Amino acid sequence: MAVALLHFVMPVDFSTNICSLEATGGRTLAPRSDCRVRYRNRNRWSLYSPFSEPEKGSKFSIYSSLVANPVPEAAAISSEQKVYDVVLKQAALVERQLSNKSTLEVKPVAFVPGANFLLKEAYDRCGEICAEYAKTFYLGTLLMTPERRRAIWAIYVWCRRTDELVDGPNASHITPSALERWQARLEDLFAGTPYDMFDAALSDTVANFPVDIQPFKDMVEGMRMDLTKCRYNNFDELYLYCYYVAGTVGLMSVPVMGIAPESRATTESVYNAALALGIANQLTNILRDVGEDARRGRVYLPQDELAQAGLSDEDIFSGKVTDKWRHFMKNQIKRARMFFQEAERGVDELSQASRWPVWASLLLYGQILDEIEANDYDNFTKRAYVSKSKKLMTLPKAYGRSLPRPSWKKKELAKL
Ligand SMILES: CC(C)=CCC/C(C)=C/CC/C(C)=C/CC/C(C)=C/[C@@H]1[C@@H](COP(=O)(O)OP(=O)(O)O)[C@]1(C)CC/C=C(\C)CC/C=C(\C)CCC=C(C)C
Ligand SMILES: [Mn+2]
Repeated sequence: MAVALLHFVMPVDFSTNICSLEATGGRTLAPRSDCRVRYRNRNRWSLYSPFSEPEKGSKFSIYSSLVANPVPEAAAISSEQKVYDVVLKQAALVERQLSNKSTLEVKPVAFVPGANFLLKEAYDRCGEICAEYAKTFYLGTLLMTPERRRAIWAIYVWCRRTDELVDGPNASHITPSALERWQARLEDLFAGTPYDMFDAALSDTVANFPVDIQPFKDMVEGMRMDLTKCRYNNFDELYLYCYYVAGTVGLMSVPVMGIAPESRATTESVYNAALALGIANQLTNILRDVGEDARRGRVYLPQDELAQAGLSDEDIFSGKVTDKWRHFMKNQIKRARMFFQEAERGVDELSQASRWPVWASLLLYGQILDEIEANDYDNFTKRAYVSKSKKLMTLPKAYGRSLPRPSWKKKELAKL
């Protein structure tokens, strides 16, 4: 996606709504909220948000994807901007907790006889489920500190259960009111009153790490979307869906995985990378499962891009690999890879012990795209997968990438 970047220095009145700013230099920003203002102070770029006020004398720049890619008038706020607001909120929460170090310490659990034992049982069970569904990832978590590892397992289990509601064996019985109940349970566990042992593990996790409820609610929203929507008019709509079901996972995980103390990257940039990894994974998942989804009457591909390529739903249902399809797929793969690249920039900023599972997940999921190419873009009848031997070869590579980088690389990143 092209992004227009406009630099300028200005006296900013922070009571002004940033959405209504107009840039100098003959170019006018759309007076909508899809513009980001970033400021440079003491050689660090930060994104302006209502949660982070810049010091006087900072230099500003505005950039907006809208200038280059206007979204239809009716959609006043692009999906990217909506999601970005969640990123800012989560990043601000983490920064607030970091500046008030004591709140990051594990809170003492009120003394209830046997409670600690039950909690340990709950976390252990989460670990078993994680090992059963996502073996490679589970192995990676074993490198983390025990507190982080079990917290990630608890998040994993909640995500897996949420996904199972609409993708699992009981999916046909799931109604919007069932999702309402699931969300009410989520709110209860965040308030410290969990319903079952898995909720109790997550309840403990969110009490001990700076995790915001919004990405969790948004994942439930993604499941709601899956109940009612089976076509996506354009990439903006698809982006929002990908955020709901997968980008959210990145935002939930980083507060637990932690940012390296030596990292000079901004908190927002790390959260953006995490979001990008979720989006990349979900786009890849969609491209892998085109045939499978079509058999369920679903097309998770932008309708306008299909039409531009001279394709329609009928071509997908008939499942023939034509040159038009190959050309279309090449572009879709290219976009998914752009999100992977964006994600890569953030992995090294995570705490050392969290990098390996993330690199492993990134490299393994990225290879699914290579396999789609190797199948000559036949994702109608073939399911692209990474063989065991390739997986095994990837793990040491991921480990190598997770080792500390020379300091010059860090300096380059700090400039971003
Ligand atoms: C290290 C790591 C991968 C941590 C994530 C742990 C975690 C909490 C995972 C939950 C995953 C989950 C069960 C999500 C529910 C929705 C869902 C199924 C999404 C799809 C995952 C792939 O699953 P699968 O191949 O099994 O698909 P099917 O169900 O078979 O269709 C998704 C495609 C998305 C998952 C998204 C991620 C793993 C995003 C991970 C991002 C981070 C951990 C942030 C990393 C940080 C930086 C700075 C890059
Ligand atoms: Mn799926």
